[in-house]
Amino acid sequence: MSDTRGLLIVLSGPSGVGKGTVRAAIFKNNIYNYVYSVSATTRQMRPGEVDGVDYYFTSREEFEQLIEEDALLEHAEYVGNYYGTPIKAIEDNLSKGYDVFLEIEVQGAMKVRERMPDGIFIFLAPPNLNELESRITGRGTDNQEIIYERMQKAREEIEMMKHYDYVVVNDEVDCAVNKVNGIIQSEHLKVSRVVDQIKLQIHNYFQKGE
Ligand SMILES: Nc1nc2c(ncn2[C@@H]2O[C@H](COP(=O)(O)OP(=O)(O)O)[C@@H](O)[C@H]2O)c(=O)[nH]1
Ligand SMILES: Nc1ncnc2c1ncn2[C@@H]1O[C@H](COP(=O)(O)OP(=O)(O)O)[C@@H](O)[C@H]1O
Repeated sequence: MSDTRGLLIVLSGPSGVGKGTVRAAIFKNNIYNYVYSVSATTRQMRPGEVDGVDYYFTSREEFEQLIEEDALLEHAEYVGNYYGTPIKAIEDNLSKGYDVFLEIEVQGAMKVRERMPDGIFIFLAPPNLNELESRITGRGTDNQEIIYERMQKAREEIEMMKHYDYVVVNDEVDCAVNKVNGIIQSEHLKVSRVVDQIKLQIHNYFQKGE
């Protein structure tokens, strides 16, 4: 039955647009019980991060082993580190009926789209490029050269928006969260997702009476 399988939701967009912030706000309340897909990465753990919660922190060798074993739905190299989405947890949770939420960058999202075209692809866009630049600068993690590189990359990433199903402008975090939740809940109401279950209910009802 189509509606008992969960939905795969992919949130992506340029660096600094607020993906992590919006995702954290969604998971703070998590009123719809989404399951977060924890990625593997070779980057250094930051203070406050927890292995297995924020990421699975691995060595390059361990990551390459995951690639070899075909354990990743997709992987990408981003600012000198590997990032990848473990496939098993996704399959297990979708088949249990949970909506699985991925927060990944644009290259990875496009690879997921090829392998799982039924997913819902949401592009988080900045209100404008000056605001994107000030968010990257405000984070205080990058020097001028890297900021310039990220802005160049953002230009290419925004070009990729046409391959997504929805665009949400991250002007206010709460507003963006409501829009993302609204998209997911509307997707659940699509006739194509519930039609099989309704047919089965009708079938069972009339069979009882026979
Ligand atoms: N392709 C891909 N990108 C990922 C994955 N996990 C996280 N990312 C993205 O990698 C980028 C860098 O993430 P991170 O190092 O946590 O830094 P920050 O989000 O820029 O603070 C972000 O755009 C994430 O959305 C993954 O499994 N696959
Ligand atoms: N709606 C928003 N309005 C203002 N600042 C925001 C908003 N969303 C995120 N930010 C800020 O922008 C910066 C980048 O956000 P972050 O979530 O790290 O982006 P990403 O995960 O896309 O790289 C952070 O300093 C964050 O606090």
